[in-house]
Amino acid sequence: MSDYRTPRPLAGPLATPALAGSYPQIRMRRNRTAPWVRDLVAENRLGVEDLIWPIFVREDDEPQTTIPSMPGVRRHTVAEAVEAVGAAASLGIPAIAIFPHVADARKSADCREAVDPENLVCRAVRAIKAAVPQIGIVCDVALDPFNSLGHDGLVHEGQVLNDESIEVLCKQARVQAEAGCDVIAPSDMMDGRVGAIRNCLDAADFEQVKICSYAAKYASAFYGPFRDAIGSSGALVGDKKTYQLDPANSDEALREVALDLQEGADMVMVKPGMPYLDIIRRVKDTFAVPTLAYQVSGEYAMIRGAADQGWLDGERAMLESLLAFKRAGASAVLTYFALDVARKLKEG
Ligand SMILES: NCc1[nH]cc(CCC(=O)O)c1CC(=O)O
Ligand SMILES: [Mg+2]
Repeated sequence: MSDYRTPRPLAGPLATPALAGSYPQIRMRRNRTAPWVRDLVAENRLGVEDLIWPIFVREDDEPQTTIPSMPGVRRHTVAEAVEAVGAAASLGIPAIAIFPHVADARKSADCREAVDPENLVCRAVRAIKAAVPQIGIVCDVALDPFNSLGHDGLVHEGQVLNDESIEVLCKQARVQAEAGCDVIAPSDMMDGRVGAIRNCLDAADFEQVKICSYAAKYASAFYGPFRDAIGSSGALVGDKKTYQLDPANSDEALREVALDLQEGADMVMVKPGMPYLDIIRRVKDTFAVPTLAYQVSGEYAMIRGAADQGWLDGERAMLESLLAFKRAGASAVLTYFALDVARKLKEG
């Protein structure tokens, strides 16, 4: 005999004891009354082990160290990078990602600098590996820093070539692995490159070198400051919409991830981060594989820029934005805030 005042128990995940129907018996605010209980019921946490720190490297004779669109971020010489990465390791940051600022004179249409074992990336990897062997090193595989046309692949008559680019990307991955890179991260979005790189690495006895594919990488306006940082914004002819994903699409991202996993990716990445939290969640729920997120340069610039103006509490916005990635299902996050976050978490 149920009467209208006795609430019916809810089914499924919302089920509650029959007696405790609703207010005033149930008060959601009880579990929020003090820090200890909020900590106790917290569903997600951000830790230093979630962080990957992207760094920019430059040649010793390159005078430009600051990046106007990324206040607080600088380009390091190899020696400075070794020191900075040492500091990151002592804070407990598990991995870094290296991006080179290449002099215009070294850029070409065939991107030969990308496959030179003496290029800036390879020299930085060797120096960091020797000095800070405990930290993981991630290297981007894409041709844009080395391409006089600014694209991630080879360009012929205005088209970004797929299969011809893959050949160069495989060589690039191989010289990076030889230098000591732990994780090869193809960010170029050519079709089929993950499988080709896996075969190439295995053939060269690098079967333990991991592949983190930028599987769901969108054609985004949020990469602007990064292109300033590596000096490719001036070079880029046109846009990257013929290879990077359309921000309108979500099912298509799942298909990209499925293919890269089939081709042997060990981890997948979603990029940018905050505007694409729904994609992170779908990828994690669908595939249950290590899913990384990239809080890209434009996201950093928005938070940091607003904080510098006094419009946002920068520290809180930084921590909240990163916790949101964890809540969305990310296993780890690439963030330019990594050092600041690690220091903040250490303070407690
Ligand atoms: N393949 C290049 C690459 N690797 C990482 C980023 C962006 C990172 C950021 O914005 O922080 C880009 C830019 C692009 O695709 O144009
Ligand atoms: Mg793909």
